[in-house]
Amino acid sequence: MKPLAISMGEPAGIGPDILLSLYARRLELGLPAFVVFGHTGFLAERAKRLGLDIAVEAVRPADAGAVFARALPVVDIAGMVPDQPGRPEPASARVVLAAIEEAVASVKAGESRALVTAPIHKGALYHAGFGHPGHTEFLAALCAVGGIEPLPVMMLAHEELRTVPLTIHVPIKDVPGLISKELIVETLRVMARDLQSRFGIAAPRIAVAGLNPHAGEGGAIGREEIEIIIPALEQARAEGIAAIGPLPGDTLFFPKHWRQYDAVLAMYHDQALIPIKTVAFDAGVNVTLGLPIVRTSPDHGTAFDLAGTGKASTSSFLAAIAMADKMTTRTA
Ligand SMILES: NC(=O)c1ccc[n+]([C@@H]2O[C@H](COP(=O)([O-])OP(=O)(O)OC[C@H]3O[C@@H](n4cnc5c(N)ncnc54)[C@H](O)[C@@H]3O)[C@@H](O)[C@H]2O)c1
Ligand SMILES: N[C@H](C(=O)O)[C@H](O)COP(=O)(O)O
Repeated sequence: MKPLAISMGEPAGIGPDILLSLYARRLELGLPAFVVFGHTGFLAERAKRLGLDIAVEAVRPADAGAVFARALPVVDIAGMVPDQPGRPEPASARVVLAAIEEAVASVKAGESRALVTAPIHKGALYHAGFGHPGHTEFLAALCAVGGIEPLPVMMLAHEELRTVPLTIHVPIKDVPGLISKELIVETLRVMARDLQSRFGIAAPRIAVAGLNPHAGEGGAIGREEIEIIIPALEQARAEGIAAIGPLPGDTLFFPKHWRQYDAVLAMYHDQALIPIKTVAFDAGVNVTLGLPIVRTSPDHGTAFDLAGTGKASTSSFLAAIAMADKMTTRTA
């Protein structure tokens, strides 16, 4: 079985702590083999800081499986990566991004079977000139074919609760202008297809939230539902997609309601993410739909306040590894 590829993420964050800690518990947890794309020297230093007695070995992706039992396999990315928990170093940004690029290339080349990304710090990368809002958009660019990027769809998932924000890392003031019939229909197409192919749900049912309070109250509290969302749902249903709504966002996530659906399409980042991070922060997984590769990530960020302490929960990262493993074991 080919290994999973894990990109190291922001070295000043908790991502390296968690992947090193999970590796140290690989036998106890029955982890699938993975190869880390990152900086070998830095990872060895952080393991020592955390008191983890593990070997770290530079490898080619093809050798990762043979090494995993005795050492953490690392595809080494040259560069300057100081071990400074909680203090991002702009010079590390190049290694952080190269790790993602090389990990994606490894999955696309068939050397690794899926990508799990450790958290990046967006602000630190923006400061270093990173031109994408986050992994989701960057991965779409890396998966472009003939200059055409796939539509990346961010989903946060835990067991049967799966939520997708239609708009992601944009200011709230820009959200209404970005909501379009075309974007809703295309996002629903990606969700329906990947709920079948990645999650094995034969006939997915997707609930769609309204943008406005009480889903617009029949037009009295905003007209996006009447003018944009309802026509989009009509087109999606005409294409055979079981899309229901627009439903009021404040009651849609009541368990008796969301359990009737396989996923929820919300209109903006926090409308989708607050519910799932409220009920499942420790176990939620960020999975990117719409890409030609499987990509998962923990649902948390770099948590600078915990970096280097060994106190970060490993649960969400472990769930991300398990989801990537499950999604590619079926098709491997
Ligand atoms: N997948 C990703 O790459 C990803 C995901 C979310 C946020 N981020 C980035 O991370 C940076 C910090 O974001 P933030 O502060 O909004 O969110 P965060 O998840 O880093 O931290 C939010 C709170 O949750 C706690 N927390 C986070 N992970 C934890 C864990 N594993 N165990 C215990 N407690 C944990 C933190 O201590 C903090 O109190 C930002 O740059 C953000 O863009 C990246
Ligand atoms: N919005 C995501 C979350 O809060 O979990 C997070 O920023 C990750 O985004 P990318 O996977 O695009 O980095």
